[in-house]
Amino acid sequence: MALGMSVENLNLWYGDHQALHDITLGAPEGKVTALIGPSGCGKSTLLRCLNRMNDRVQGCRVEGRILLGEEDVTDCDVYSLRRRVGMVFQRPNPFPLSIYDNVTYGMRRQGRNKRSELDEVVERTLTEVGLWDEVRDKLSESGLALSGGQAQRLCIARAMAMDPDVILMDEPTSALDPISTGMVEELVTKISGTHTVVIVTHNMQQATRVSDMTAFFYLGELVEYAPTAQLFSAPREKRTEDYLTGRFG
Ligand SMILES: Nc1ncnc2c1ncn2[C@@H]1O[C@H](COP(=O)(O)OP(=O)(O)OP(=O)(O)O)[C@@H](O)[C@H]1O
Repeated sequence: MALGMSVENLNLWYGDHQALHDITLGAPEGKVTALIGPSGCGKSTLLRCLNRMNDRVQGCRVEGRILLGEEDVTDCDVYSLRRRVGMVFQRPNPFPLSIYDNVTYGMRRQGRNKRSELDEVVERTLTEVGLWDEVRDKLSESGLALSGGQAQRLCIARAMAMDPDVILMDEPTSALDPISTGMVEELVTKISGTHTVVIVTHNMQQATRVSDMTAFFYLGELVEYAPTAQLFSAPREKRTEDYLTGRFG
């Protein structure tokens, strides 16, 4: 079973601006946790903390604990952390390499070059993301030649090839058409169980379709965190209800 993630008393500043205020939240193992809230409330900032993508942001300061299982991510080597906590971005970003090399990129960087192992992972992960039949005859063609939806599934396969515990997704369908969106949503459901997923979404229906838990953020604060069905049907906080009913945001 994949490890879960959690943050404890997390505060984050960009220079003088505090973007996250005392966030405590767990993304349970093998479940999908959705982060929702109006633009600028800190969803992506929190997501980026989980695999230390904010390390590279100048002037960014983080306090509090960020845990993968029981291990503090600040104690991890950042490259091994990103192998265990993969990320899928809003815009599909295949590397300018063949489809095959996109999937095997991380493994090769680890020095895993055995052809039979690479072949097995390519077929297994592309099958898992529903791309194998579409691309099996053109694995040596560029990943850049794929459609947006195919490219996003390739990026998910690339993340899964490293056998991560956690996959972070930052609005992974906002640049996709409805059919591709449906495919990616099905994929999220499929990979949970064996992976822990944390997904940022602006789409409320998407959160209800794919997630087990939902966290609602407002102005850098975690307002409410609950099982998705409960948060959407009977929010405890007035601010959550106002947001869900479209009164702001
Ligand atoms: N690199 C950065 N440098 C300075 N401020 C930043 C940086 N990234 C984000 N911020 C600020 O931090 C706050 C939270 O931004 P963040 O992108 O996490 O919000 P979000 O909820 O993901 O928004 P959106 O839904 O629009 O993507 C905002 O006030 C934003 O302007």
